[in-house]
Amino acid sequence: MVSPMVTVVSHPLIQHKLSLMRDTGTGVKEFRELAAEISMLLAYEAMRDLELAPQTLTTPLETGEFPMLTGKKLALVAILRAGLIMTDAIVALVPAAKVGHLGMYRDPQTLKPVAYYNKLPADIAERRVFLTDPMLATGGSASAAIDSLKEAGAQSIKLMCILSAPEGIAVIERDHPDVEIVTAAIDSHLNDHGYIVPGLGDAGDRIYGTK
Ligand SMILES: O=P(O)(O)OC[C@H]1O[C@H](OP(=O)(O)OP(=O)(O)O)[C@H](O)[C@@H]1O
Ligand SMILES: O=c1cc[nH]c(=O)[nH]1
Ligand SMILES: [Mg+2]
Repeated sequence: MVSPMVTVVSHPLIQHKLSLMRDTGTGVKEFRELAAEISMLLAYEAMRDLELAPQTLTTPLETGEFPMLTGKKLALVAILRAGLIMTDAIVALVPAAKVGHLGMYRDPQTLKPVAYYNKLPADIAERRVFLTDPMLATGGSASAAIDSLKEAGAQSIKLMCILSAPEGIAVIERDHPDVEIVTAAIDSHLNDHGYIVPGLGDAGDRIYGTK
């Protein structure tokens, strides 16, 4: 059973687009577009609990109270490289959000994350953080990224991934039980090289055409 901290967004539009992303026949341009579209649809679900408050506005017909976003401001944080495609898409929905970057690559031998860059909004402690990475495989990269966010003071963190492995979800639940995960699908398992099966391959390479 999927834990209550994990939301799988099984909307048909997302599932269709994800299947296209998996296909080896999908080229760089379409892969990027699909990743961006799925990211926006995932954000719709991940941001379902944003607070609203009534605000007095005047339409061309009358003055009234209408719901507007309120409460904590937002931060979108990308795990580089691949997470960038997600924050770039989501920021169109929430243009006032600040954007942070955590550079991290997974060592192909050890499968451990190597951090190489950290630039976060100075007021991240006061913001709701949406951390993005298309792939949650062993969970090492996301767990280390959440460590960095917490060290910087972040208190409210949701992890948004396009595709997750059960192994990665278990690591986040163990290391960061307070962090909700929003994902489009949970695949079967990891192979011996730490790749998600059936998966979609190396997300960064497919987004940036580096292989
Ligand atoms: O859950 P994990 O086992 O840590 O693996 C997932 C990580 O691997 C990929 O990044 P990669 O290391 O390929 O870097 P890139 O985005 O620069 O391609 C992916 O975007 C995640 O960050
Ligand atoms: O399947 C995987 C695992 C890690 N990183 C990826 O991009 N894909
Ligand atoms: Mg990669």
